[in-house]
Amino acid sequence: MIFEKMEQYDYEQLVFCHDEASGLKAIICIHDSTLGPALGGARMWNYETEEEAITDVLRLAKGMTYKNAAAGLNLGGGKTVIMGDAKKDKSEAFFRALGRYVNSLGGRYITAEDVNTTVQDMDYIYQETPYVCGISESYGSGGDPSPKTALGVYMAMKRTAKEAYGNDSLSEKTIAVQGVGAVAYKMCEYLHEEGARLIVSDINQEAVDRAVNDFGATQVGLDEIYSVEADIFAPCALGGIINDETIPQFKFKAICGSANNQLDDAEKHSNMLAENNIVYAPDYVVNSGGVINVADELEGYDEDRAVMKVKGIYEQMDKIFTIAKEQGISTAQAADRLAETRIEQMMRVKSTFSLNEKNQFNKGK
Ligand SMILES: NC(=O)c1ccc[n+]([C@@H]2O[C@H](COP(=O)([O-])OP(=O)(O)OC[C@H]3O[C@@H](n4cnc5c(N)ncnc54)[C@H](O)[C@@H]3O)[C@@H](O)[C@H]2O)c1
Repeated sequence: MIFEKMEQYDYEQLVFCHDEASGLKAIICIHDSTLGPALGGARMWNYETEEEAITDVLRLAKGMTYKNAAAGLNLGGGKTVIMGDAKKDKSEAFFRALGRYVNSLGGRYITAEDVNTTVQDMDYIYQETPYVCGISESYGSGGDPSPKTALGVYMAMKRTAKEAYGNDSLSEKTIAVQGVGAVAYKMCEYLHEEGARLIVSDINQEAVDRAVNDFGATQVGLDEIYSVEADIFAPCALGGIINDETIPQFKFKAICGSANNQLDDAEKHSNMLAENNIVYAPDYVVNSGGVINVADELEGYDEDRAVMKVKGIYEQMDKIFTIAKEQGISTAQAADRLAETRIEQMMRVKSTFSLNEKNQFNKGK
């Protein structure tokens, strides 16, 4: 049954990691390493069954292949899921055991923080392997990726505005922001500086108050955010919020936000948005600033270079809108097409023999 699942989307490798002493049970998945070592975070979750964990790691690793490829990174897609309770089961030994398994893959897979794992956990992994990002700044990392994710969302939003409104100025535009957490607060700062008006909703009143005080944002109720009069909707909290119920309420002409998996049903709802003339900026490209920033650590982190690459999201969006128009497909499909085409092209490039095979750990050899 596992090979059947792997055949479905041409997965390369699934590694089961077990360490009796520390209680580690983890699964590492490498989906595709055509572009380079597979990069993707380690997520800790109390999975009810092994099957659930396998399904999740396969899905997430494939998602990273597309995200890394569309972001223009020389990285493949992979992921780790750790089965357990993040509040009870973590220890130094637990993550060092995982680090040894990551190391055993010889650089084919690079891990990082994800849901329920922390910088401290990555530092433990770093004691056992160089193939980890998101470690402490004192070890040379770029620190919290949220501000760079926010910069990427802002750049993507400017290009999205150009698509929907003819120019990329966000001055005088009204942006409806769902969730003003780490990413969206910083995004709102950029928007406020440019002279945009902000409407915000959040389940956390403190987060709302901060946006109201700092940026003069207007607060609306949790369900009201879908139907406010605004130019652009920025979902920055939850997945699945673009669905059969919400789309008919939308008055915006564009959507661009940081949340993962915004479309409840990717194909159906991206087509519905296109039919309603709502420009949709594909989430995994919009929010790729974080992974771009983290990946820069592999070259020896340089903030200026990381910022320059994150700003490149504007050009990636440009390509996506062009593909969508040329091929008559939704922007969500166009993002997938961009990623797939890049992987296919690089596969062909790499079919030519070269003694100077480059990768992040073997430059110039
Ligand atoms: N942090 C990053 O670098 C990064 C990178 C890629 C993607 N993302 C995605 O972007 C989104 C935001 O990430 P973050 O790091 O800012 O997280 P965060 O937890 O700091 O912020 C999320 C905010 O959404 C609010 N929220 C939760 N449920 C809500 C609801 N029903 N309605 C309105 N608000 C609600 C929370 O109270 C919180 O303030 C997430 O979906 C995350 O997966 C983040």
